[in-house]
Amino acid sequence: MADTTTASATASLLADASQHLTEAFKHTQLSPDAITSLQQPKANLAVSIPVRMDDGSLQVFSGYRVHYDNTRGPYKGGVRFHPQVSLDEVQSLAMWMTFKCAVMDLPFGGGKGGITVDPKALSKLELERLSRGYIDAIASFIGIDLDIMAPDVYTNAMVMGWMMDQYSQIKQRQVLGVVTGKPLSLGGSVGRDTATATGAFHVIQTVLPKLGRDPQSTTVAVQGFGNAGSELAALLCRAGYKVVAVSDSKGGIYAAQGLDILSVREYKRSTRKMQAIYCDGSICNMGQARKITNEELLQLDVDVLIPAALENQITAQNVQHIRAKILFEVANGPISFTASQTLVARGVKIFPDILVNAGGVTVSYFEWVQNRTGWYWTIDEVNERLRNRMEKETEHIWEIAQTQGISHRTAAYVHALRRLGTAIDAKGNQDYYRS
Ligand SMILES: NC(=O)C1=CN([C@@H]2O[C@H](COP(=O)(O)OP(=O)(O)OC[C@H]3O[C@@H](n4cnc5c(N)ncnc54)[C@H](OP(=O)(O)O)[C@@H]3O)[C@@H](O)[C@H]2O)C=CC1
Ligand SMILES: O=C(O)CCC(=O)C(=O)O
Repeated sequence: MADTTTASATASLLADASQHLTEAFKHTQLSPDAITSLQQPKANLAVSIPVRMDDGSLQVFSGYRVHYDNTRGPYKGGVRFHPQVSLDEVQSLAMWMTFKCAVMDLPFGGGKGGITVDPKALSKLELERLSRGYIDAIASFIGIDLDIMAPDVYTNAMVMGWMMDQYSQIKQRQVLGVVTGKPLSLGGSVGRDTATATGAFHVIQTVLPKLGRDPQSTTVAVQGFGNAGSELAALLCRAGYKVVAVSDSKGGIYAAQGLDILSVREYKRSTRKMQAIYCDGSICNMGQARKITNEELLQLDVDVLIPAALENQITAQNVQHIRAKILFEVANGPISFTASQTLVARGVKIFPDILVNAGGVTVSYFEWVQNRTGWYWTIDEVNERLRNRMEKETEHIWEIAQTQGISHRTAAYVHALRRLGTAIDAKGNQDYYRS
């Protein structure tokens, strides 16, 4: 199988991602028509967003919103601000959302959005105008029962608040449930900010004992030190794991005896300038541990490797250098299809994105439910429900992998496809058999 990906290019991400689906399909009873229809999005919206910059000039940004599949409920998925956002990338992310929501048994389909922009180069006011302009452009494509947005890379609760407010202005009424991951003061849910990491932590805590590992004797490297990566590194550190390496976009740090993640987080936070929404500085300048590159981090001889940044970090180009025996995909799509097959053939255990990072969308679902009912939950209620769901679906996937003798990724897709297949059948397959 040709690996069409590289560490930097994402030109054929959807084609690459679809190969996991084709692989899983061999282990299900789903009709070939259903699988064919699940291999591309239902609709793609590409928009131009004109933004008045602080210096008076006009810049036009490209934005996307993809509706992948809504068999099980409204489209659901985050919005990414990044210079490399492309339609292909957003389609892949929307595909993963479809299977992630099915893995977690959430009443949602999959969608995703993005804007091609270097958000760190914009002022806060420019970012607000861009966020509001994006909603103006896609307003007819989203809605509380149609397509619900959330944070992803380089977007956060503040951006979600602007987006919800803009949509509400267009509709001339408060529509809290069109966006999740909002500030608490604007209908956000407690626990959403830490949900992706907390969900991943529950997956890790469920499977590592089955693999004979305990925290104290387990070394971990985490790539990406944002919402997902930094919070997970802190949770792991607190639970007694030895987190020996972490990184951000500019590089990382390594300490064989383990890093004090709370001080790394403090350092990272201290690099946020007044009025800025991003931390400007890199943890690699912290000075208390050996500086390493992102490529070196991926190749460390650790027990557990956690890519928690962007897609296509492990590909045919570097897979032969990967030494970790257990990988948890907190990022979406960090390992290409071929690299994934190579690692599995070598006996490496990979726990896939559509399970591991599903805590975020699970608490987004809780937020949506709270917005719709107007009944807000406590942090204990949110955390307990999140833990129950993460443990339950992890056990299901473990069981499928064991009984069918397939990888955990294929098992996760099989699990999701069974739920999607049941919904497709219940609808009478009209979408899939119409000629
Ligand atoms: N937020 C969420 O709820 C969810 C996120 N995810 C996935 O988790 C991953 C991370 O998202 P999230 O933590 O929210 O994003 P954030 O924007 O909060 O953080 C991104 C982090 O990744 C780092 N980074 C960016 N580019 C690179 C690179 N090339 N190499 C190494 N590190 C890099 C950033 O560095 P710097 O600090 O220098 O900018 C930053 O530390 C993404 O794949 C996302 O889709 C999945 C499910 C839910
Ligand atoms: O919270 C959500 O709705 C989706 C988060 C997201 O974009 C993801 O899980 O990749």
